[in-house]
Amino acid sequence: MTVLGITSIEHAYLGRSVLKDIDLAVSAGEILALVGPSGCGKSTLAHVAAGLLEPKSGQVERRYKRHAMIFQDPALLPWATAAQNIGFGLRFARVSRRDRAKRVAQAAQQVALEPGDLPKYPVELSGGMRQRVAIARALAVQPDFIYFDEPFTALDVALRRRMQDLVIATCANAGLSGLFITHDLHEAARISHRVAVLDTHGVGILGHRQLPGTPGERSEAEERDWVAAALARDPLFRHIHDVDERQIA
Ligand SMILES: Nc1ncnc2c1ncn2[C@@H]1O[C@H](COP(=O)(O)OP(=O)(O)OP(=O)(O)O)[C@@H](O)[C@H]1O
Repeated sequence: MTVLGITSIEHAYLGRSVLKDIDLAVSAGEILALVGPSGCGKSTLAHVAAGLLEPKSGQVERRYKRHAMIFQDPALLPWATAAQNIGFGLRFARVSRRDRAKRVAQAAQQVALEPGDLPKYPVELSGGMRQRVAIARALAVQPDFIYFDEPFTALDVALRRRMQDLVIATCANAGLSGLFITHDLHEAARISHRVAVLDTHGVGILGHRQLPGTPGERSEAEERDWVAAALARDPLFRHIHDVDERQIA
């Protein structure tokens, strides 16, 4: 069953075409990674899919109940504590004070934030903790679909892996679906069921490849071999550069 269906999407900024002829579908329980070189329109596509941007033409069909978004920048309210940031969306959803406290505590636990961190303000938290608060804020609304837009790019290697594992486990346990934007094929191979490639100039999805097995159950060697083969032999990934963070570190 398709939970996100994108058909013939076209978008332009100030008359300059950014996306054209985009068709994409995400199935229930599937994490679809969208890769493509910098500036090809990945974020724009995620914004259109999530309804933050109105496309010039085309249709977006959302069959999920509730979505959440996790961006590279945690974008926390500086004047609110970690707990208040996590519960922010719940106030608008008119969740009672008591349920809010329960859901904040539960989401904080899911991302391994200590109870002692919850009264702290963003300025008192490390970069990784801030990103964990942002993930907890997304989980607190109990979404069945999550948009990820390069959420871990700014984190160091070890933390990035922990956050990836957290996302894999959370999505698998709750049967969530998602669209995961990344320019890193290694990250895509780790986190997703299927990888789609956006054209360098945003003109169509060039194709997609199903990954073997399930995220979280592949070994590091399997992921590495899949990426190496894709980059060496699969013309679909011709324009994708090898940005394995382990090589940079
Ligand atoms: N608000 C905006 N106004 C005008 N142009 C924009 C705007 N946002 C993005 N663009 C342009 O649209 C193109 C696609 O940008 P987008 O951020 O979607 O690409 P991306 O693939 O996500 O890039 P990256 O991987 O570097 O984040 C780029 O040329 C960018 O400069």
